[in-house]
Amino acid sequence: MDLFNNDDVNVFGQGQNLLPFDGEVLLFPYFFKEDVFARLVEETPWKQDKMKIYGREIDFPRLTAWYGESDEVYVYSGVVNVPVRFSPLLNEIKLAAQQQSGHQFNTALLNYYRNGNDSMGWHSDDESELGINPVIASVSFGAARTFQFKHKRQKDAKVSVELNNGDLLIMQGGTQHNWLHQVPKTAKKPGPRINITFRKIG
Ligand SMILES: O=C(O)CCC(=O)C(=O)O
Ligand SMILES: [Fe+2]
Repeated sequence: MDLFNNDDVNVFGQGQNLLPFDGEVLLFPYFFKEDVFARLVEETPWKQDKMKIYGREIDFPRLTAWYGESDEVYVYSGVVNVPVRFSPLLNEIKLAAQQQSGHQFNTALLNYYRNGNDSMGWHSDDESELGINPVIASVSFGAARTFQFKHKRQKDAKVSVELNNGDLLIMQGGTQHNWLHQVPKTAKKPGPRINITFRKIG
């Protein structure tokens, strides 16, 4: 099956590094040709995670789902995630991301941004389970959203990129160590968007 048309990954070359220094972020625009947004919305067991702030329970501004190959739990933003098994569709997306990045992944975090009020604040994916200088493959489907980086120490170093339906973004090298990233809220009234980050734990 040629769902993602990646028989010839070389047409995408090595990708261009979006970061000026201290990390590597490679963008492969429209890497996934097939629009699987609706299928992903449908098949995913979305969860509304909550955080406690000053004793009050607040909904995360997005829905999430956590996939893994084993029953290992993963603590993310203070939330304990028990993974569900990869679906055939997710597995196919994972294989294409592995082929392009040259790295193996065993977990995936899905984020569902329902509208412009949904977002993810500044953070880096630097949990110790991911190891030093992890390779993380991010795949986006649905509406375009802005994805931003800012350097942890050099405050004027910022990078902003639009992530579109089907884009593959690979973060590697010192990216998580040296940079924060976020998906800011927007008043532009975008449609819904799903992002998948494939990671290797352990
Ligand atoms: O939605 C995105 O593009 C990024 C998601 C992200 O940073 C994460 O899941 O850690
Ligand atoms: Fe992240």
